[in-house]
Amino acid sequence: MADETFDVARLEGAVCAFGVFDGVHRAHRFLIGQAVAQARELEKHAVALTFDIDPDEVFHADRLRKLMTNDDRLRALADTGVDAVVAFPFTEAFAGQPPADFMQRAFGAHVPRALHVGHGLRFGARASGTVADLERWGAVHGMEVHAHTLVQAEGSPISATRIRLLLQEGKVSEARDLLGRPYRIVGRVVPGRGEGAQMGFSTANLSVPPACLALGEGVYAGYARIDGETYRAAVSVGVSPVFSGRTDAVCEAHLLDFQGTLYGAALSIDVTHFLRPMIKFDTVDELIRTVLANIAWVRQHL
Ligand SMILES: Cc1cc2nc3c(=O)[nH]c(=O)nc-3n(C[C@H](O)[C@H](O)[C@H](O)COP(=O)(O)O)c2cc1C
Ligand SMILES: Nc1ncnc2c1ncn2[C@@H]1O[C@H](COP(=O)(O)OP(=O)(O)OP(=O)(O)O)[C@@H](O)[C@H]1O
Repeated sequence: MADETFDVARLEGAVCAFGVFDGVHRAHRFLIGQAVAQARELEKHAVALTFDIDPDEVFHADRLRKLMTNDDRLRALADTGVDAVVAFPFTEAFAGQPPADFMQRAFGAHVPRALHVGHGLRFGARASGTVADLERWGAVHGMEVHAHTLVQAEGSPISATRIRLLLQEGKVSEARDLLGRPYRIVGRVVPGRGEGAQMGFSTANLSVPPACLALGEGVYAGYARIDGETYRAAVSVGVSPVFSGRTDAVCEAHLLDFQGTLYGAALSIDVTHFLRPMIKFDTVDELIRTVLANIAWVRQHL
């Protein structure tokens, strides 16, 4: 596992891949792989260089739907084969500087040997900084800049934005192709109304920060992990329309063959299949019949 001290001194002479990296998707891993390969060739350190929080938390907090929490993003970056993850503290004062000031503050004290970025990268005040700015600064200070052609899938570049849109539409298998792994919901189990058990399917209600639930409303199948154990799960995302007004749970999971209590536990669910949209059933009987059929499907197919 890479050094996660976020010590900026690790940038000195290092070969870095630079960006936000929400989702640490296939294209991000390609870019980081390019940095790691050059670092190995030159016998330098390979660094994933990012921000401690996602800039969109500052600039687009109202419509933010991240693929990962910041902690998970930093952990996933540490797991890509780099020697260190360095995270700049993201504040408006830091990131909102004109490009020349930003580069001086970011790289001036510890100049990296090389920076790998994707074509079209923007940074600094109002995203006015470009790859050409990085190249100009690099030429003066001895930092190579490698701007890579964007990795594509089905004719267009892979991006976190594209994956978020797919997930919003419930397209979990397309999202999985671009991420290179299933989308993961991460949350803590909180008490629900406790009525699921009487209906024949107890559910764990997951508390997930809204900004970290990229998946659109619907019913899904996947694999839940708790305390190192994996269970097949039928999952509903979105507030139950049948019980709206009586619940504010945004994510509920029925774990097959799980006995016990989960309250307070950290639960993650790798979502593999979309089963159906959320339905406002006319009767509770219909709801129960449908959910039990969904659970039976999960038992048969996962
Ligand atoms: C797999 C699954 C599918 C569900 N589908 C729906 C649905 O289509 N419509 C709905 O109103 N509620 C749906 N729910 C939510 C249930 O109504 C809810 O889990 C039940 O009322 C128990 O809630 P409680 O745990 O807060 O007591 C679903 C729940 C699960 C686990
Ligand atoms: N498809 C791609 N191929 C190669 N590099 C990429 C690709 N997408 C992003 N990058 C690069 O990866 C780094 C991290 O990018 P960034 O965090 O902006 O990712 P993104 O997936 O494009 O996100 P968003 O959609 O939110 O803009 C940047 O250097 C960026 O230019």
